[in-house]
Amino acid sequence: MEIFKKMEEHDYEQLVFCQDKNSGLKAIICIHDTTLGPALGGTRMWNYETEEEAIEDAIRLGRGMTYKNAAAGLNLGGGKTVIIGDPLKDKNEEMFRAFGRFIQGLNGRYITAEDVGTTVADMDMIHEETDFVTGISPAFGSSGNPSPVTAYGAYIGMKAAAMEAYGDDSLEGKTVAVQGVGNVAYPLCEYLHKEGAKLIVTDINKEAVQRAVDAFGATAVEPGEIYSQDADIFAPCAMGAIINDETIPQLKVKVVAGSANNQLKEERHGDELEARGIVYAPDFVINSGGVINVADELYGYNNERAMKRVETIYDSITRIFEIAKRDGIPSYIAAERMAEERIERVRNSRSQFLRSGHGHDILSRR
Ligand SMILES: NC(=O)C1=CN([C@@H]2O[C@H](COP(=O)(O)OP(=O)(O)OC[C@H]3O[C@@H](n4cnc5c(N)ncnc54)[C@H](O)[C@@H]3O)[C@@H](O)[C@H]2O)C=CC1
Ligand SMILES: CC(C)CC(=O)C(=O)O
Repeated sequence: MEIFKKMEEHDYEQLVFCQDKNSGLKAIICIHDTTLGPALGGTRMWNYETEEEAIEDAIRLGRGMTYKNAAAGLNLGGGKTVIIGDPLKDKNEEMFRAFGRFIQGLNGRYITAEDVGTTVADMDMIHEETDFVTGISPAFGSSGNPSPVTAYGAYIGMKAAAMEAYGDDSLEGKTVAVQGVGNVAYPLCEYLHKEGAKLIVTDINKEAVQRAVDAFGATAVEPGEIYSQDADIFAPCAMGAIINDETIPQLKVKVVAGSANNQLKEERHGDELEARGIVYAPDFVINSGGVINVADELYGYNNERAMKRVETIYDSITRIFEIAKRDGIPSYIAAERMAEERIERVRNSRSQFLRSGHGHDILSRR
């Protein structure tokens, strides 16, 4: 893999490879863009088959965070970490402490949080070594697990997408096919069930499926069957790249709205959804509840303030559909433009000299 060529492609600022033989830590921190502020994004632990796959995931997810944070109006850049390993077998305290020290070494350029495979307890261990971590235990005055808040944002965003598709944002009586019933999707199913939606669920973890069947009367299907269900809405809440050449022709839904990051395998798959008249709620907007919540910790966590901000996801999704219609473009492009324009405006305003007080500028030589 030609790493610098990869980095140039979407102008990534920094890739940091962290290795600690003692604990088995192998982590890749991707800092994509810090125009708006320090890069904030979670740490994913996953059993990647190859190092190339891990690098690809880190950079794709890191860039997604730049867009997510910009679109959410946060003063934060985008980044992400992947740790190579099995989250069920390979975790230990030394690993997260070693990782915390690497984050500390970046001196605030990168701030972490949870993602797939990591928990509040893991963040607490990182916190032993650095303050540049969010989503730590509420006992520290922090916001804790971001997943239920991500779920709430995804629920609100799904309602905005339903409004676009059906002219009514009620989900009562709608059938929602949910892929993956993990930390985000389970509370999402709770909201949907409460509103009277019918649920079809799948997961590679049979216990997770059973929990949803027992709690919400959901219908269980095999993982490969979820795309072709007779449903109104498809909610991808597992891994990325699931909107692709194989799955799109199977979809019977009118709406794709879920929490997974990087849902479109390639951008052209967003065009394909549009061509088929499927309303797509852009992933990095509909799933921004968690990052909005953890980012609030940087101001001294206030749950009420954070939840108010999460509720704006409805308006953001609605605005994206309006821009898409106005400009005749698919919703994923409208969302990207919204984020890129904000980054560009801030970048331009920074062209004016302001002494930072750090480093060696010409005025400190006197
Ligand atoms: N947790 C959060 O606050 C946020 C999560 N996200 C994204 O939402 C998605 C879900 O995140 P979490 O719920 O935290 O993760 P999780 O790991 O708790 O849940 C994911 C679930 O998907 C299942 N799964 C994996 N591959 C599957 C497949 N091929 N078919 C069916 N099920 C499969 C897993 O067994 C697991 O139960 C991820 O893409 C994550 O990056 C995005 C923003 C914030
Ligand atoms: C889990 C969030 C707190 C941050 C993140 O990495 C994301 O939104 O994907």
